[in-house]
Amino acid sequence: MMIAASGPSGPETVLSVSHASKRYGGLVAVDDVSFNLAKGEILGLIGPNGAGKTTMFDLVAGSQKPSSGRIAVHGRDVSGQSAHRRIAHGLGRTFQIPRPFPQLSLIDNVLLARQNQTGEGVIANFLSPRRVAAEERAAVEKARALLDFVLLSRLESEPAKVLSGGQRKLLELARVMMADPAIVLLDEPAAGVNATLLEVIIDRITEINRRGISFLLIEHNIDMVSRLCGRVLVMASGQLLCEGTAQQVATDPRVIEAYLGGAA
Ligand SMILES: Nc1ncnc2c1ncn2[C@@H]1O[C@H](COP(=O)(O)OP(=O)(O)OP(=O)(O)O)[C@@H](O)[C@H]1O
Repeated sequence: MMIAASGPSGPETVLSVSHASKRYGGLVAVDDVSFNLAKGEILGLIGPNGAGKTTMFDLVAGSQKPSSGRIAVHGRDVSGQSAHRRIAHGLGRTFQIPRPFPQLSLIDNVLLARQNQTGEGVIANFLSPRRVAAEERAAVEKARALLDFVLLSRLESEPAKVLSGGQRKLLELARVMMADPAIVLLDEPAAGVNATLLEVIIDRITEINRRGISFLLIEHNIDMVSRLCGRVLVMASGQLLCEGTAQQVATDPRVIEAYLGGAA
């Protein structure tokens, strides 16, 4: 079922959030938020600390259930689905603080992020070992290509614990791409990243987006937001305060007031 919400709508809408709210006891972390994400768009989500951005991600990804409201992916209501099922429907997510398996190699970390491999089931393994072996080879090849894409291939066999903060963000990007998402939720990809790796991350996101993948981007680095996002949503105190280009919202008095503590 298609759900009406603000922002661009129609057949090109890949994600639709409609009147989503999340209450924790007396606190309303997300308060009646509606927006659409269009195919191929990189939509920014900014706001002061505690505005409700990460909670909004939790509702979209399915790691938290909304108190009310609906989330639709490609027009299909996914509100009742688990986070795992939403990944299978093309919804990927990265975290503010990536937590790769520290002892596992980079390639194994990426391989663990794949979806629906036949070899998961013992019976499938018994029935078609050749198919499982071929899938395994294809998965390793794909994981290698993704590590190459994020410029980490020379560290393929190293344990993830050797990576810097910025490299962990790049590994996280490779991991999320392993599941072939149509939509990626990026939670502060610039946080704790040095200037050089930040350029790499911006470039890689741009390249993935060029392939038609849509992004919802939480980021405090306004320079990154203005370079990547055509449209930016601003949240404050759980509500959607306004939307516009990065430049429009950065100079909006309501946004300035929210960041100064007036509305937050
Ligand atoms: N599990 C929870 N239980 C209770 N309160 C929560 C929970 N998760 C978030 N909150 C509260 O909800 C509000 C919104 O938090 P949230 O982390 O979504 O904000 P944010 O905009 O992502 O902030 P930041 O930019 O600092 O990451 C805050 O007041 C936070 O303390």
